[in-house]
Amino acid sequence: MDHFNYRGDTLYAEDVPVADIAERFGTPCYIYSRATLERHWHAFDHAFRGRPHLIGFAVKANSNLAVLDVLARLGSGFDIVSVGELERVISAGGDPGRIIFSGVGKRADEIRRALTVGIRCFNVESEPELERIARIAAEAGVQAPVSLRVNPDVDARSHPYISTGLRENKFGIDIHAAEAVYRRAASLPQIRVAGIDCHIGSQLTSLSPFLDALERVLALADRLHAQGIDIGHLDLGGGLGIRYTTEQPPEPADYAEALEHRLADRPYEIILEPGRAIAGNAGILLTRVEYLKPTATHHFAIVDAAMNDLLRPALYQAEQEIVPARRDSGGESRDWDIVGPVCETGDFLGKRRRLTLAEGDLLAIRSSGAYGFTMSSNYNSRPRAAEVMVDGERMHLVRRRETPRELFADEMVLP
Ligand SMILES: Cc1ncc(COP(=O)(O)O)c(C=O)c1O
Ligand SMILES: N[C@@H](CCCC[NH3+])C(=O)O
Repeated sequence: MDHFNYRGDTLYAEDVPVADIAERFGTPCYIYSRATLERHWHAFDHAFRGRPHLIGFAVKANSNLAVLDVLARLGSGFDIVSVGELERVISAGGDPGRIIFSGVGKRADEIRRALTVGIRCFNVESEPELERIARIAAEAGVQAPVSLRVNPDVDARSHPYISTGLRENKFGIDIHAAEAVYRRAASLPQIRVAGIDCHIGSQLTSLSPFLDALERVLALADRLHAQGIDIGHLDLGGGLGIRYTTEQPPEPADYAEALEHRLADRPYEIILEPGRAIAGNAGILLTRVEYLKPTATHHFAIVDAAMNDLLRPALYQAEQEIVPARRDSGGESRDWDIVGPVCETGDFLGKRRRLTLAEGDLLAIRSSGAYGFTMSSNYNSRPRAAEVMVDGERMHLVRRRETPRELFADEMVLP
């Protein structure tokens, strides 16, 4: 469910026609819906109301300050993977005590800064990282709260699309090696063992892989308990999928119910790190048709957004719905390839989409609120798009479009 719907033939973002946003702020332009963000966050929070929990939005999905601020005001936690994301969360008013620090390559300066602001927990992905955190905590005279991110090696044959929770992936600590690392962690005075973490992949549309992973994590918790190591929380990562086209992912309530069934009366606090499920369908990318270009084999609609604005189609052959801002534009109805101006054959946003198009039409690429702007670049010296947040009848510019000259303002030539 989102707040980008047609009234008659006109596409609205909440109560604002998207064409008004294009008129005011230009294209390409990301548009986010505050109401959708809030609804999705509340769906998670409400689903786990029966036990202590922390919903930690994965900042990599959408790190715009206005988005983080909206979530911070709800009391959200945040899952970060760099000091850059840490500074954003703090700047947006997020509570450092609700920040979880994930990622395989934490630098010493990043660890130091996280200890200084007092984050909730480090998700440790290797033994050398544990030793580094202990050393830096000792220098700072503090104790570092940690979970080990375990790699549960969820069976690839039954769930072939999962790519982070397999033994051959770079992520996490092999679940069979984790016990020894936990014993080491428990022996270090600068380390406080807080929980167990796992994250098995993204855009999961069925619950069974999550439940397989939970089963293995619970078995580990039991083995640790037998050795006198008791943990307070289970962090089950992010990964719940969304509907891009025809997928039918479980709702947060279904997810919570299935987890609760397995957890029964175990008292663990549950931490989750959803990114896509909160932000994905809370955003669209608005773009304008520059040219219609029929060739011998294809009908190309060349639009002003490109792979540098939205990388997912080029990188993953991801399919996202593309819809017109007005359904009655009176152009040509054909199967169009929606492509951008970047000099790469892989620069497409959608292929063979049945649309009625004329030059100058506005198109919305749906489900662009997660891994959209955050994965954008300046390739071809293209300024990154503006970002707008809609709140009821109001539209707010939350990041202005870059200017071509500021892209090279920090560059220097030889003396
Ligand atoms: C450690 C970690 N946590 C959370 C997420 C967020 O995932 P998603 O956006 O699929 O919920 C990711 C990305 O897959 C991740 O790597
Ligand atoms: N960026 C990816 C997901 C990666 C998740 C990050 N761990 C996407 O757009 O689908």
